[in-house]
Amino acid sequence: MYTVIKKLEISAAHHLVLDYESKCENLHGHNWIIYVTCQAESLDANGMVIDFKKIKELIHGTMDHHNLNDVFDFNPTAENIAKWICDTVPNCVRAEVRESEGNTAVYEK
Ligand SMILES: Nc1nc2c(c(=O)[nH]1)N=C([C@H](O)[C@H](O)COP(=O)(O)OP(=O)(O)OP(=O)(O)O)CN2
Ligand SMILES: [Zn+2]
Repeated sequence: MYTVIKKLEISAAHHLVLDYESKCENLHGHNWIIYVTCQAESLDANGMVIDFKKIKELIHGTMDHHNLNDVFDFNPTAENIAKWICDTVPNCVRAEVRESEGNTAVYEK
């Protein structure tokens, strides 16, 4: 099995829609650190699981310097973003989304 891991650094804003009172309901930003893991049993014609540039294009291109509430049709929690990444990037098996040093969500297929 081949594995590639891409690290992305993204600046983006969001607010959360919650059923309890929280400061996170107010628009605020994070410098998100995201690790995307892709796997394949065999490599493509270019000798890759997936081009690192393609991963960046799909995730960074969609999220960086955006208000995530405008970009996504779901509540942009770290968990939901991790799931979206796994569903969006070909061969993705794991996405780790870090809002800050202490707050990380992981989705694994
Ligand atoms: N399970 C989740 N919990 C929370 C999420 C999330 O995506 N998944 N997101 C948030 C907010 O985005 C919020 O911005 C996090 O705020 P932050 O101040 O960084 O976190 P803490 O309140 O834990 O404060 P620290 O001082 O950093 O511990 C909230 N929860
Ligand atoms: Zn936040």
